[in-house]
Amino acid sequence: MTPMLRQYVQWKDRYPDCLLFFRMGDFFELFFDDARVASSVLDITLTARDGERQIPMAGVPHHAAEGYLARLIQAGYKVALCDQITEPDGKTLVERSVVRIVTPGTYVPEESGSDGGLAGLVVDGEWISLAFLQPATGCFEAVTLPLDEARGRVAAFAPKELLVPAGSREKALRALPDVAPGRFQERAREEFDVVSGERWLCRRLGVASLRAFGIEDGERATGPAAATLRYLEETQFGAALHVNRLSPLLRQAFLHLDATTQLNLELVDGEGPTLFSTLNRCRTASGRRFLRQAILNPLKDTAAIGQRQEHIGALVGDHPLRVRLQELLSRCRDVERSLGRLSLRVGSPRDAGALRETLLLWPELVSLCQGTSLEELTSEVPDLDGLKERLSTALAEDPPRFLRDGGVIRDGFDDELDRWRTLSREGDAGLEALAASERERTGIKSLKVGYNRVFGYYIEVSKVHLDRIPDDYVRKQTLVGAERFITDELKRFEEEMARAGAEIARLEESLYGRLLVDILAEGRSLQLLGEALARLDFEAALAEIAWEGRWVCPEIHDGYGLEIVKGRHPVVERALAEIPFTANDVILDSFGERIVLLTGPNMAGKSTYLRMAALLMILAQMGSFLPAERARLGVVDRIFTRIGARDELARGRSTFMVEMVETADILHNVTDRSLVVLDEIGRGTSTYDGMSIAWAVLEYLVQTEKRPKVLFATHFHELTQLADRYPEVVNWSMAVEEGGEGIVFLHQVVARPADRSYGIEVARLAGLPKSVIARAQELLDLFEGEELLIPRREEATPPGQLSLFTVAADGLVEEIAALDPDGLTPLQAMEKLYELRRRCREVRSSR
Ligand SMILES: Nc1ncnc2c1ncn2[C@@H]1O[C@H](COP(=O)(O)OP(=O)(O)OP(=O)(O)O)[C@@H](O)[C@H]1O
Repeated sequence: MTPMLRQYVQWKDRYPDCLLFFRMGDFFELFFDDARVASSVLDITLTARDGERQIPMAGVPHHAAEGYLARLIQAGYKVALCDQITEPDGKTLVERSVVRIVTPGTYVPEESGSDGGLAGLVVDGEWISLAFLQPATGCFEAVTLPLDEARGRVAAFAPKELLVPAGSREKALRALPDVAPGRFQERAREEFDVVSGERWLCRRLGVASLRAFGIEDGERATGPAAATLRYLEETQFGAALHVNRLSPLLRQAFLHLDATTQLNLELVDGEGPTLFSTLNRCRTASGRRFLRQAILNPLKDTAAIGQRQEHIGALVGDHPLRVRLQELLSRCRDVERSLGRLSLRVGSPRDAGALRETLLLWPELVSLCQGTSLEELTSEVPDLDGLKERLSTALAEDPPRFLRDGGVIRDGFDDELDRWRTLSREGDAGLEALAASERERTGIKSLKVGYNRVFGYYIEVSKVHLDRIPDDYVRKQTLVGAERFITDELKRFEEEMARAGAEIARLEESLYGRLLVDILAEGRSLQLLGEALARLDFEAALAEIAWEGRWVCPEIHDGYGLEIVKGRHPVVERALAEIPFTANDVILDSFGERIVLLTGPNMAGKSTYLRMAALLMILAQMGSFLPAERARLGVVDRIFTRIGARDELARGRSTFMVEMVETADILHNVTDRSLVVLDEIGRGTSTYDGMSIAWAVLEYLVQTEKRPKVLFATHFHELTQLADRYPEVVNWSMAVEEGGEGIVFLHQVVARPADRSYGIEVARLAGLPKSVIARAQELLDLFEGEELLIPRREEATPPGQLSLFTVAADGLVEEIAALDPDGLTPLQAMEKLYELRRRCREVRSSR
């Protein structure tokens, strides 16, 4: 094994869980298994280092490493960057050292979009102590939560890596079954210790007690918080200075949306359009981050909601102000990320340039907001004029991507640098003069003076003129048609140039280093600037949507009633585009009619209505305006949803199991202030089981001491009787019109139960073969005629007696459902019919 490979193996042994990027000149090389992985993930050629092809090797160009890194991180790998730390001299082995570890959770790439996110957690019975750390922005939060709430938080933060104490991976997996198992990382148990963690955090964040940030002494989440910050600093090989505070994650402040609800309502992630994609008129990446978090964490405090409403109102009311504000924002850069990248030492001079650009725009933004309610946001940002001045005078107009490319510091900023630069620039002219004088001296007109990276400066003379060269020319290199020489004068010139180059690089590095210190010294102020920009961008985006769609400002209060008049679904309305969306009311009151039982055929718009109600509630508590005629809403503390059928076969749960688990969660956790949205409970099982469950669930929601507001869509008509029994329950339905051609959906909610199911009409609309429709109609008439399966309203069985629907009846339903009429001869069909009738009669007589 060569000394270099030995060096490689030594480093690889220290970082066995990482792919080792080993710097060799202009390339990062990977060897052995790492090379195989990189070759397949990155689709790069797998070569071999040695003659016998025993050592697989793959490489990526150093200057393009970022792009390759991003793809490996995306695929879930960790990468250790082993760089050259001494200059190659061609004789001794270059020293190398791992300078950075890039992991999915700590990654902060040049472009936003695939930023990492770290979580640390300790599961303790029914509780989880959690810390979230956003490496790009330095946002660092901790909290201890009950399991179900923690799941919602983890889903909202969507960490790329979760750190857990050694030996507790399985426990964490069970507690957070929605997280991909590969994201968990075990770390030493001591790192999660609360007492030493708290002490370490205090030292690190420069406070006597974490109470300075509102964190109680002995808060269990300080253990995972310390482990998380340590991990970030360990992988980055230095202090992450932009992480300068640990905030308590205030549970009480936000409307809680559990992980299922976040998915069900397609808030930020989904295949089609989401609430996020609909609202996203943000002009900056930080605005988009703010919007995402605002959707997942709607507020509960009416004053805080009111403040956002006021700002949005100011921007809706003053169109030119909003347009100008957004125009300025679109030129602002991502201050939080640039600061984060510079703090983590992965930033480039361009990040410093981004800060300058934004600082230069800021005064205009401030004066634009002056005299409006938005002033309260801009006035929270400390004065950053000093830094702006410094960046303007020191940093070059168009800074390069890497410090080593040179040209980072502006001309005129530093006398010494200017002197060397002048010398270097004059060198070009001097070189030309030297060439001219040599041409004159030798009489060789084609004589050239040039430079290359390997041989340095040279005088080039073509072979035909070699007899004319002077004695002091020393041969340096032979080419096909020419020879290259050096002279004492040229050598002196070369040394001078090399010195100038080295001095320029040294000075630039030191001046840029000082500039970085100045930037990081203003870290907190820059974060406040970033936060203000994000918030302004978010509010302007919501104002733009509100202005465009003529949305209205809802009245938010601390009472228990919800009243939305002529509300529209913000996402579906846009998707429908040409077709007008039918507006509907939502009226619920914890102390009045608080349970709406919604019936109507499939496709009539039940799901859309339920989702609309939930989304409008979220919008309202985000501080947004609403697509409605008017609204008066009492704040809700949780929105529960049980919507749609999601199979989780991978987790060994059937659709019905998922449905029941989610329903159980709802029934256990509802409060007076909850909004519960249930769509087709019991759909996933046989008719009678399903109906019985739906009935019992609804009764529970009526009778529970808590008084949640409930929207309950069902196709079990039998349930509509409950409205006669309980004053809390009202029957609403989706109106349909029956015409000659079949039914027409009006998508209008009306205050009466649906007359019947219309299932067959919907099947006809869907284009089922005519013969099947006709047969279905026949069977339906038969069943209704026999009064067997669908009890009439007045005959419906009271809830306690639903078990009377016998197993035999259930079996019959299944059998009929499984019938394949097309596979029967007419005779067989007749026989089957008689048999079914006989068995139905038996069932009836047994009731
Ligand atoms: N208020 C409305 N205005 C206009 N179109 C609507 C409205 N509500 C629903 N729609 C349209 O009707 C389609 C069906 O709506 P939705 O899925 O809500 O029906 P559903 O009653 O829940 O049906 P299913 O029971 O089959 O799930 C939607 O995709 C949408 O295009």
